[in-house]
Amino acid sequence: MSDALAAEAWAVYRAAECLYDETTVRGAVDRLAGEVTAALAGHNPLLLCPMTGGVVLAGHLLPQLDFPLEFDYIHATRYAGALRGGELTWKVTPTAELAGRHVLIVDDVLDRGITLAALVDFCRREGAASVHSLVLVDKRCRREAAIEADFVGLSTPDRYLFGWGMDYKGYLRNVPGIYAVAEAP
Ligand SMILES: O=P(O)(O)OC[C@H]1O[C@H](OP(=O)(O)OP(=O)(O)O)[C@H](O)[C@@H]1O
Ligand code: HPA
Repeated sequence: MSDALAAEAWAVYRAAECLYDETTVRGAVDRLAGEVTAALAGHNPLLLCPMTGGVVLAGHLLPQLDFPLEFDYIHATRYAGALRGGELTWKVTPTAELAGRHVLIVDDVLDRGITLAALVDFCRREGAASVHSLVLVDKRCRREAAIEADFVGLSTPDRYLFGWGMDYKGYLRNVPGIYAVAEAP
């Protein structure tokens, strides 16, 4: 990516509104870990991380799940560096066998719902015994697919977000809080 885009992203970061600071996000992840443990410990679940946004959350959640589980990834994307979603493009399907497994999808954000609905559908078609979903952020917005997550970390207004895995044009996934891009004056 260009230096100009990196500079744009950093300017967006400086002007953005912090919705949740790092301590608050980590607290939400701790709570989610407890909820997942209560629900899925003993079920030998398969955690499925949609790339790329889910990677930061998955990396923080996994070491807090102190029971047998497997981890794999899936790659389906529909924003592709833009601030509005389009068609869902499938890039990678999991290598793990899903049939008969208790699957937990771990993603950064539930927005219009199209991605999560397609992922849940995919897991069911592959024969998963159960499919649960966990998102760090549930955006309060008009869903375009009828879906809600089973485990939710934090809720936000319908603003474009970045940080904790969520990107602004491919940047800012590494920001350690959850931010909303400033609205035009
Ligand atoms: O609810 P939706 O409106 O469908 O949006 C949610 C999805 O959008 C993001 O993925 P994106 O396509 O941006 O790819 P990324 O994970 O590489 O950022 C995010 O990680 C979710 O998977
Ligand atoms: N930010 C980053 N990625 C996203 C968002 C968002 O608000 N919504 C869906 N994917």
